Amino acid sequence: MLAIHQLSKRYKNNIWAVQDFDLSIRANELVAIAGPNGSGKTSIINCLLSIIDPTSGEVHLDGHPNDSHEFKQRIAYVPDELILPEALTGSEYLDFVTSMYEHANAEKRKNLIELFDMKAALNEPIETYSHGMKKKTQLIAAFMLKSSVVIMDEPFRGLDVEAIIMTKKLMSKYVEKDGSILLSTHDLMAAENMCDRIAILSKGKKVAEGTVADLKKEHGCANLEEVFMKVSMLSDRSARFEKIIENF
Ligand SMILES: Nc1ncnc2c1ncn2[C@@H]1O[C@H](COP(=O)(O)OP(=O)(O)OP(=O)(O)O)[C@@H](O)[C@H]1O
Repeated sequence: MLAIHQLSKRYKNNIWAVQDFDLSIRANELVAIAGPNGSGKTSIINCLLSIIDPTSGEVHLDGHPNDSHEFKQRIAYVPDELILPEALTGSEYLDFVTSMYEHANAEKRKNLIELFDMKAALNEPIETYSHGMKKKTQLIAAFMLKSSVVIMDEPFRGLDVEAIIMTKKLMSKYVEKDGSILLSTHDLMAAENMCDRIAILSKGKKVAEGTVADLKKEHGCANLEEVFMKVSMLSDRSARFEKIIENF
């Protein structure tokens, strides 16, 4: 189980990006975090992966703290940003990722390359790739590992329709086979269709958590978008915007 306990992050400019954030994700669960721009999603992921230090709080995976070798070997990450070594070919990059992990799976790598139709492209330098091809390379790199958890930050951004469908199926299969996925996304329709639970953030604080069905019931909303607008306190702004658009 991935357990985030009382995580807080204050940056040097005194902004509290995250405050007292708790979340647990068990095996066979896909949990989404959603929130408006600047609500703290990336800060949570960066603390979780030890990319930045939290101000307080702890993250464990099956009891292993997030700065431990065991944690790092069992967690895979699909970042939103397409930061890749541009001079390497896709194949060389996958070799590099393989060399960093004890449990990369050659058979999975081969199948993922076929799934994302990247066989020919992988021989070319990454600098020649389109946005979607870079994203596919990141997805292959993450899912070829024998991990327990995959952290996915806006995984569908820039992918074509076929690749989105494949990625969603891949995610469902990974979770079915005892994996856990933490998905950060603005795509509430995908979150509503895919996730077992969702945590909604507003200004660094968790303002709602539950299954989509429970949240809709609790807040008297027809869909997740309505719940999101309500609990992230965007409803007032939304009413004002309706007026502006009406008079446009
Ligand atoms: N390096 C930094 N230094 C200072 N403040 C930061 C830094 N990074 C983020 N912040 C602030 O922390 C808050 C949370 O930002 P964060 O990037 O975690 O939000 P987010 O939910 O991922 O946003 P988005 O949906 O726009 O990607 C914001 O107020 C942001 O301005």
